[in-house]
Amino acid sequence: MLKIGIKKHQVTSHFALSNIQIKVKSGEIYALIGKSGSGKSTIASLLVGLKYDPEYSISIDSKELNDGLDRLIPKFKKAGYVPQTLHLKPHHTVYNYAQVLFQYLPNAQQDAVITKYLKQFYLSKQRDTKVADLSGGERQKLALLEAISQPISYLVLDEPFSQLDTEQKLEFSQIIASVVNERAIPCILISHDLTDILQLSHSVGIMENGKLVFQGSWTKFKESSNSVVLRLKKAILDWDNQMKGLINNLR
Ligand SMILES: Nc1ncnc2c1ncn2[C@@H]1O[C@H](COP(=O)(O)OP(=O)(O)OP(=O)(O)O)[C@@H](O)[C@H]1O
Repeated sequence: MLKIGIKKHQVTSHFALSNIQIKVKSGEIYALIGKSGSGKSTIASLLVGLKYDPEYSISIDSKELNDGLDRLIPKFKKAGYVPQTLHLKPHHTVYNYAQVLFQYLPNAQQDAVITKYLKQFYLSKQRDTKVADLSGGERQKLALLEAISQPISYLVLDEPFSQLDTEQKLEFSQIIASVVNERAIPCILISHDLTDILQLSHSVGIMENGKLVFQGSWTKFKESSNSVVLRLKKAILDWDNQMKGLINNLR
């Protein structure tokens, strides 16, 4: 179980995160959504240890991570993180990149593990392609592979769908679901688009101005009369109606 507690985290004189309590069970995906600037990426940075504030607590299976010892390293070792902006070394081929990631494995196992992951991530055809030549979607997959290449205890994905087309989104959703399920780890999935995470996530949290204004299961979301939830539900139903109209025109 991943538990996050942020009492207050002041980012600028006019923006702070406050009263954020989140719990995510192993094998579950918690979608964190909200408008641009609502504080989602700031939460991600705290979660993976890239930002420090003594006023927050993050624990995995009841072990606190935000303590003195863990603060000596730039990022929590237990966290797998795919940031919004990717920083992948460009000159390796996909296979060589994966070899570096899995170099801690005995040589005899390495090739089988890399081949398995490239297949699972639909990257087999790009095995000999240089990272610099990959498409945005393929880079996202490689970044996810990097994030899970170490034995991590939780996963944080910041806007993983932002550069993907509809087909790629479906494929990437399936990859995320399989990884979270196989590893049985909690996952925080940040997105600004509700439609991207509706099917994939088990629960949802909505951020507004640094506060979590709603959280719960999709059933709770469906039944909620919270004004932000009502606004989002209306937006998604309007979108659905518009899409139906457009798709009917294609028939
Ligand atoms: N290092 C920083 N210096 C100054 N302001 C910052 C810094 N980091 C974040 N902020 C501000 O904090 C607020 C929250 O930013 P954050 O990136 O967490 O939002 P977000 O919800 O992830 O937005 P988006 O969906 O656009 O990525 C914004 O107003 C942002 O400008």
